[in-house]
Amino acid sequence: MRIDIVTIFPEFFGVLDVSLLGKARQSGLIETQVHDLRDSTHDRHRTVDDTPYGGGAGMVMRPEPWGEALDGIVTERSTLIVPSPAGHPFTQATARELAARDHLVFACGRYEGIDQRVVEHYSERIEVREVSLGDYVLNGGEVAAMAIIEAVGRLVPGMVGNPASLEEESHEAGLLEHPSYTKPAVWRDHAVPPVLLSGNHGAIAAWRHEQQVARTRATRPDLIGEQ
Ligand SMILES: Nc1nc2cc(Br)ccc2s1
Repeated sequence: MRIDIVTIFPEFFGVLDVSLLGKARQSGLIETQVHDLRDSTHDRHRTVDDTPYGGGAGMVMRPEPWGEALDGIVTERSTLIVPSPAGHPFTQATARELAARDHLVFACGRYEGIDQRVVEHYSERIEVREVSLGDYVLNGGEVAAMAIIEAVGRLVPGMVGNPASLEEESHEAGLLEHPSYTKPAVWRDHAVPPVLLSGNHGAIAAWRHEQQVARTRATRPDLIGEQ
């Protein structure tokens, strides 16, 4: 997989060189490249925004720099991802879908967002996904893009040592994950649930599933069609 990121804050993605994605880059599983949107401007002030048509507060990101930057990056095999508070909810299912793609391109907006014609233009040529991480507004798409890159990157085959561990995680089977425990068996008078020490794998599996359902019902009833 290749990941390209376009942003006015390229230094924000320096952290990609460490953590899980650092390993991915070194192993060649995931190539990443960060691009400064201002390199696609040609005025003295390297202007990327302008006032909104129709009036209103804030500034909108100009389409020309985006067009020039993205034309140099996207191909017919690219998926353009635009983090936006108005986007479709990003879920584990979305992460799984994107983990199978060849080329992800992230357009990180700032200000009041990117001129909508950029999405319209590239939607005529490639798959474009406007995605939201939740019902809140950030100052830009960079934090959202980093979260999406991590959620997707860890699902790329070869990225995690034990793929089986992915299957028990929250949202993998539409349920939240069960609680986890490790040594010591008793900590500050809190004992590990006895079934986990029983060696009875059937009983352990049943208990874990019960915990998943109970947790999901209590915390995220929407995930199991309950309100
Ligand atoms: N939740 C989100 N807020 C924002 C704000 C801007 Br500005 C760009 C992208 C996103 S995604």
